[in-house]
Amino acid sequence: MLAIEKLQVNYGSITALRGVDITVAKGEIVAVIGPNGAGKSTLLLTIAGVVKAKAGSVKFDSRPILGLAPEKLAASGLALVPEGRHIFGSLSVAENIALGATPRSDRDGIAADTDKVLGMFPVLRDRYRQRAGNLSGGEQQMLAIGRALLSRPKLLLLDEPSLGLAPLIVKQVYDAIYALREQGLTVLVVEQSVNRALNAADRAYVMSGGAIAMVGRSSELQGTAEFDAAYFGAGQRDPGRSPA
Ligand SMILES: Nc1ncnc2c1ncn2[C@@H]1O[C@H](COP(=O)(O)OP(=O)(O)OP(=O)(O)O)[C@@H](O)[C@H]1O
Repeated sequence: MLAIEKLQVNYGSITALRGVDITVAKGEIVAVIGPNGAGKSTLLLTIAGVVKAKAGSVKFDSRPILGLAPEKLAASGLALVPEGRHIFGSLSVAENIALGATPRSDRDGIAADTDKVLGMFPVLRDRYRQRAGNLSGGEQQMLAIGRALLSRPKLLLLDEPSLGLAPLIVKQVYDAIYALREQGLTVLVVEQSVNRALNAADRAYVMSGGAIAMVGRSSELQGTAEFDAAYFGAGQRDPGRSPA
C-alpha cells in the first residue's frame, strides 16, 4: 500500500529526514515512534504532499506520489489527521464532518458515511449541532478522525492521536482504529507514547534524528535493550526519561 525509499527532507539547512525507508502493507497498522524532533510529523506531512521532499521516492498503491498536491492525494485515498487535530472551532461538529466530504458529490454515500462515523463515535452524534471548539480534546480527536473518514481513505495517516488525552479516551480512539482496520483500512500512526504505539501496531519503526534506527514486529521490540538504545540513541539515555 505504501513504499517509502531513501526519503530526504530539508527545512533550509536543517535535515529533518535523512534517507527513510518504510513499507506498509494493506490492512496493517504500522507505528513510527521516536522522541521529539525525530522527524515523525515531517514524514507524515511529506507523504500527504504538504511538505516537499528533497530526494527519495514514495509509492502509494504502487504509484509514485511525491510532488502531487495534497488535494489530489486525498482524492486518491490518502487521509491525514494532523497533530493538534486542526478542527474548525467556530463551525459545528456537523460542518466539520462535512468538510471531509468536500471532494465528493454522492449525497447518499456521504449521508451513509456520516452515519457510520456517528455510530463509531456516539458523542459526536450527541453534539452534532454544537460548536466544535466546545468539544473536549478527546472529542476533537474523534472529530478529526471522523472528518478524515468522510474522504473514504484507503490509508489513514495519524499524527499523535493519543497526545494530551486521558487513558480511557485513548482506548476509545484506538478501539475505533482497530474497528476501521477490520473494515479494510490501512493505518500509519506516529506516536511518542511508546507503549500505546507498540500495543496498537502490528509493526513499528523507531525513528531517531531523522533516520530509522530499528524496525520489527511490535511484540518483539517491546522491552528490549536494542529498542531502548534505538529510541534514545545509543549511549545518550537520559535517566530522567522512560520510553513508557
Ligand atoms: N517548518 C519547519 N521549519 C524548520 N524546521 C522544522 C520545521 N518543522 C520541523 N522542523 C525541524 O525538523 C526536525 C523534525 O521535526 P518533526 O516535527 O518532524 O519531528 P517530530 O518527530 O514530529 O517531533 P514532535 O513530536 O516534537 O512533533 C526537527 O529538528 C524540527 O525542529
